[in-house]
Amino acid sequence: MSLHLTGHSSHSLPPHSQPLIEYGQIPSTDQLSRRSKRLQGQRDALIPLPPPKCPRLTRSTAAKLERSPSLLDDLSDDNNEDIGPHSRVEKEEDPDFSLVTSITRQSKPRGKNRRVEPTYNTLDVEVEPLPKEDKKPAAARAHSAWKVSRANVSALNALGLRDWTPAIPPPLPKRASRPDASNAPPKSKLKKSSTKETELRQRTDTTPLRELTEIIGTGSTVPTLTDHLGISSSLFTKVLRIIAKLPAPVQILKVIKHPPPKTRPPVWAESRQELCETLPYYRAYQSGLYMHAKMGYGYLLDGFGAPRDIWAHEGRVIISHGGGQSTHHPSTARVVLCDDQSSEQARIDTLLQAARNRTPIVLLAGEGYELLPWEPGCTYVVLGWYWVSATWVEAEPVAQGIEAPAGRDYHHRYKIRFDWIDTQGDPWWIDEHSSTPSDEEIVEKMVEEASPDTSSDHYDSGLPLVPSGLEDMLKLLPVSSHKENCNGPAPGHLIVDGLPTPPITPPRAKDPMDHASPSLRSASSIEPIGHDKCEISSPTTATEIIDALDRPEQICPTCKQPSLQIYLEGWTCLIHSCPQFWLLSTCIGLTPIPPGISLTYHPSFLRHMSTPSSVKIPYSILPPLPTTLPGGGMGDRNIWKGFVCECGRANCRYRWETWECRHCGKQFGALTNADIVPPEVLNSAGTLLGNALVNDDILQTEIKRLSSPPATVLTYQLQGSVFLYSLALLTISGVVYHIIPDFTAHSDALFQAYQQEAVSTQDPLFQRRALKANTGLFLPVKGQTLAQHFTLNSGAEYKYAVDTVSVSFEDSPACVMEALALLRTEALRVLGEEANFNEILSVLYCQGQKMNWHDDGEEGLGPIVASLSLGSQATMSFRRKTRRLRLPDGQTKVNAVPSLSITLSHGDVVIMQGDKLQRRYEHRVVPKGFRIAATARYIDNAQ
Ligand SMILES: O=C(O)CCC(=O)C(=O)O
Ligand SMILES: [Fe+2]
Repeated sequence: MSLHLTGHSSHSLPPHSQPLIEYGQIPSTDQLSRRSKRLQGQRDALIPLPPPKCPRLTRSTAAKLERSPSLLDDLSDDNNEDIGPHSRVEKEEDPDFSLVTSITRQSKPRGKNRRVEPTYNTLDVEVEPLPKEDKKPAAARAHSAWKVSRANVSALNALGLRDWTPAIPPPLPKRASRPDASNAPPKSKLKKSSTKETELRQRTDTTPLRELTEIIGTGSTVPTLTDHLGISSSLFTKVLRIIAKLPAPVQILKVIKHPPPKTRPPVWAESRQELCETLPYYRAYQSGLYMHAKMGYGYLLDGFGAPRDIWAHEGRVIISHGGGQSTHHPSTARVVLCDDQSSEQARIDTLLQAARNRTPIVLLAGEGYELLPWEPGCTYVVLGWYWVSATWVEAEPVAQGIEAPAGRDYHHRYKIRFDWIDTQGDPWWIDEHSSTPSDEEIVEKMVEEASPDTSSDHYDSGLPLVPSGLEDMLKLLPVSSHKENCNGPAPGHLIVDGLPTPPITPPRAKDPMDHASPSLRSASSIEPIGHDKCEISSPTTATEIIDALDRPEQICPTCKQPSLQIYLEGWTCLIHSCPQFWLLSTCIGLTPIPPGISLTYHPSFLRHMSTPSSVKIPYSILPPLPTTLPGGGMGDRNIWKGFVCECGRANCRYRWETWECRHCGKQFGALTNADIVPPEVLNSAGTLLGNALVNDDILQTEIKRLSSPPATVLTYQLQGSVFLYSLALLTISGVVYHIIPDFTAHSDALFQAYQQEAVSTQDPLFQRRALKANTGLFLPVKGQTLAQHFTLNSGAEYKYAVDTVSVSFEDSPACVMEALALLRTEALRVLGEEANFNEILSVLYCQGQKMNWHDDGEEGLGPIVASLSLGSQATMSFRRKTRRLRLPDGQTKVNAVPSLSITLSHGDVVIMQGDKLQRRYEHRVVPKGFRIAATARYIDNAQ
């Protein structure tokens, strides 16, 4: 046998763990024998732990393990959860749309088999070269060997076992390559495996002892090294696993999806936008966690699983993971951890606080959530209220190509455990008459997508300082909304300021009795919430976990901190600052956790914990119906964005005049004549000539008076520059005319006529249109995404970023044609020429809506664009597209201030003249309240 020892790491290894033979080097016989001797001497030196408290892996335990293998290995599917309406709407700065720049997700074709080989910065030990027929390059073969975690090796050394190196089993006689001992079925077979299958495939692994005998006895050459779903596993790994009585590596498991539950979800949605626009507790377009000011409101389970995520006890216990610190893997584009997660990070901190304070949190599941045992039948469902019952830290191996933290080959990954809040009764998906799968039924092996290294990318979405409308909405939420089965609080429960109830009972840490309880302290390493050093400051949650779990905790002999036994395979110190962190206590002592060994949760740990009395559901997961809200007039409804129908469908409000369900067609709270808003209600203080603010880009300003009808016209020339070498020549890009009428009677009538028309017609008039490109600044979001404002396009087709349906002039309401006539008249009298407008876009803004930076310069656009303002005032701003300006002296400066900012009042008209204006400048309109604008253009559709 030849011994091929390799070490690869971007970091230099400590002297005691320096490989004798460099990575990729073919070892000489001398080197091999020196190495063998050294290893031989070290082999027995594994530290025996104080009597191992790990469960003895008896035949029956092993058999049990084999019957219920871990559900926890990662499967993930990148999903598309980000938003950013483009062009005129894409850049909108609605806080709900705020985008985080550190996006780490990327859409990818679904259904593609991907295999992620976990790779570690490790000291590799390869026992023997692969059989000849293995076509893998040498480097790949070396990586296929079991990689002993270098950090773990160092940790072992630090623990007193100097110069520990993995024990190498005695040389084995060669034999022909044999099929792998694992029973990974052929891919093709697995691919075809029926999703109806409810049985777990049994592994063919025999009992550990028999397996060991088999391996050693047969003297196999190193068997296939990627025998477990891409998880490397060398002979040495196998031997260690067997002597340490660790279970056989398990297959990556996949949930067998059952049909949707018979009970319909209380709230469900087809797009991320529907969730975010209807649910006060989930407004995160990009993050899995919706949070604000360290309060977590909603947590979405979707793609991007992490190792040991689990859905257990029919969903009453869900273990997920902290998000953040993730990136796309440079070569596989999968999302992997790129840094440690820590309690200082906002998302982690928020979840830790939720655990500490026992604030309930709503869990939602997306169709990409692999562990969901049933088909949701839609894109998202709301599961219900949970409380964070435990958090702890695991070690997640550093993915290949990702920089490892100094001295370690793993990152810290937070695990978060959620328990169902019992006061909701049974979860809605559990129906005694339905075939809700049992925990054991819900898995099947899946080899297509091994991804032990994936991580989540839960990002908050740059939340608004005060989640817009959240508090108002929550205050308004009836305790029990329109459906009793909505998992809301029972009638009579209080809504505490619209926020998850703070704990009522004081933290038990203040209770002197707690200090006397050893089990209290012992609970701390189920993360005592943000305590790197594991002090116990708020042990309430942890204590109860200990009580409830009935699992012995152990005091780590190294850091003297307690950690619960979470995994069936053995106890491990969960204090990530401890050298003994994540080393498994087995019957042969401390053992690094070999890749491919999928730890299993201890059943006792996994038991559903009854809800502490202090955990109260603060409000219904069903928001109120529009009809139950106090009327806010036409423009400022509390829920202009969306509502949840009686059928549970979360709907974006796509019509202005009524809340119409896209699923069942039911309408709610249709507006009537009584809702029509007269302009005087909205008109605020007059302006002084439009309160204009200008910068150097405005070359010239003029004020003119017009008669019949009397009006003031302000003219702004916007600069353009042409550079000839370093010589800047000033030009004019275009002119903006702001026409302020003395009287607004005509506009008053128009404003009311628009509303009148909208409430009286059966056909939807003002609608929110779908964005053509459903892409965010970074990534697309799931489902259709609607622009924010409501529009109505008349005349020529206007092919801008949203899907507009154009109504001919003949079929357009009279108010639209009157607005067009007014704009034609104003253009003629200000410019002295006919503006050949053939299109008019009426835009309705509810309170809080706006049109962000954009230009109107689409193909075939004529040089004149005129718009009429009706209703609330708005600020219209212009800024250069090239914001970095080159100065005549060759320097550059950023043009941060808008070139021109004017206040548009009811009845004002703005005319933009000059096609270069659209090319060089962009504009934005921010209304102060309910407003309608009608903008006329000429569009040559032949172009
Ligand atoms: O709301 C406005 O006044 C102008 C809207 C606008 O810029 C547009 O429709 O392109
Ligand atoms: Fe515009």
